[in-house]
Amino acid sequence: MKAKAVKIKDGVYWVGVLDWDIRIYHGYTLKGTTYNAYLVFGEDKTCLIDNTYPGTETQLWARIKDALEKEKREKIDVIVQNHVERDHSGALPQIHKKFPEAPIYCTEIAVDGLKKHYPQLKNADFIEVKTGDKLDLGNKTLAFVEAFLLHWPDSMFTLLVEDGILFPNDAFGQHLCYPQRYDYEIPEYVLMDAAQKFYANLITPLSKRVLKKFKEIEDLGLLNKIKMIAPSHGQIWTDPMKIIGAYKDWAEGKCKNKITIIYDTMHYSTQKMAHAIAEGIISEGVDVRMYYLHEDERSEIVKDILDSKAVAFGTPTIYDKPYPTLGDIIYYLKGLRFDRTGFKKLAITFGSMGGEGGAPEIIANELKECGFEVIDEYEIFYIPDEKELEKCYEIGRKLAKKVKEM
Ligand SMILES: Cc1cc2nc3c(=O)[nH]c(=O)nc-3n(C[C@H](O)[C@H](O)[C@H](O)COP(=O)(O)O)c2cc1C
Repeated sequence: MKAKAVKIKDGVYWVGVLDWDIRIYHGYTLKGTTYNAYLVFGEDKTCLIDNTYPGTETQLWARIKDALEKEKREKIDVIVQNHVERDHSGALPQIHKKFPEAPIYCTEIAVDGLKKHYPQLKNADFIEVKTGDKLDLGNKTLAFVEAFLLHWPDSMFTLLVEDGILFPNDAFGQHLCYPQRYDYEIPEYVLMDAAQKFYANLITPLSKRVLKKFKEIEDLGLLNKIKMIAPSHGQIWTDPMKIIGAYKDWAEGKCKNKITIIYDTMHYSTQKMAHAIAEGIISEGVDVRMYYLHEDERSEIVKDILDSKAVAFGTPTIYDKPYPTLGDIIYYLKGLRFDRTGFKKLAITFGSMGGEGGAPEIIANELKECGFEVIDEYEIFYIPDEKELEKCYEIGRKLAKKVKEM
């Protein structure tokens, strides 16, 4: 196949893959993504930074060939692997097979991870790097910064010093698949919404580390050298401070006057309660997002929880327990640790029952374990009457008022 490389600076090309068709990735829903790989041409050496998902090698190779032809080069001399995960390393065996002399630069932890993923690379020349290590390509220098647990133990960032391009792999990424490569070429709302979803699902539990990493990069004197951020998914940031600022806000737990309601229902009573609570919130001028778990899924929901000051969870009781879909989102929240963003979110729970009930209380306890401050639980018998719906409205108003005071 034929595919064009995109020159992003003199001697630097995007050679990634457009995956138009992917709809789910480790439980994260998406409508396509890109696997971004980059070729850097120094005077002496050509370096490939990251690669792409298994099975996408044809497209990757077509772009690499195009870039090599444009720069009148024959081969890749060096490979940098910022992260082990398959969407960035899947093409490594094939690339390495073409250029077996090329050493693979990565962190110490990545060496083991890559060998475990790809036993055929057991004899490859791996070069372990640490923060502060540099690689001279001839008039272009790569500086490495370990990024332990951002987002895997093996992760690292690579900075192309002369051009101020940061290749942070998954950090600052977005699951978007556009033919355009830059931030300013697509609608800002789409870009930031995708970046927020990416942060919520992949970075939230690492929020404290994000802030520490920014400080470390600042202390190394590198932060103001970054002129462009070229992540491994989605658009390239030509305005680095925009996404760095957004990451700082999310990591510090800056939230909007916004409440996310999440519920499920069997006979629509809990749904009626959710709608009445929403009306109460709206009456106070606070924003609402509504998710019905029968239709909506966790990776989209947590995007809105990230910048909400409060959540409201609704569930009927079934066999003495909450409706099972609640378990999915609650377990996910337990892992995501929104409490690590440095902001205690408020919560309420509500629901309908026909016997002993108890589901809202169970969810309230789970939310407390996740670090939420639960301020109300409201349970009703079967179908909510007018008085009970009024109470839901008032509960919504009360929560909204608290949110405005935060
Ligand atoms: C299969 C099933 C199991 C139920 N189990 C319980 C139960 O263990 N305890 C209880 O209080 N109500 C139970 N109920 C009653 C529901 O909680 C009640 O119908 C409630 O109004 C449903 O709310 P919804 O309309 O939001 O689905 C059960 C209902 C169904 C259909």
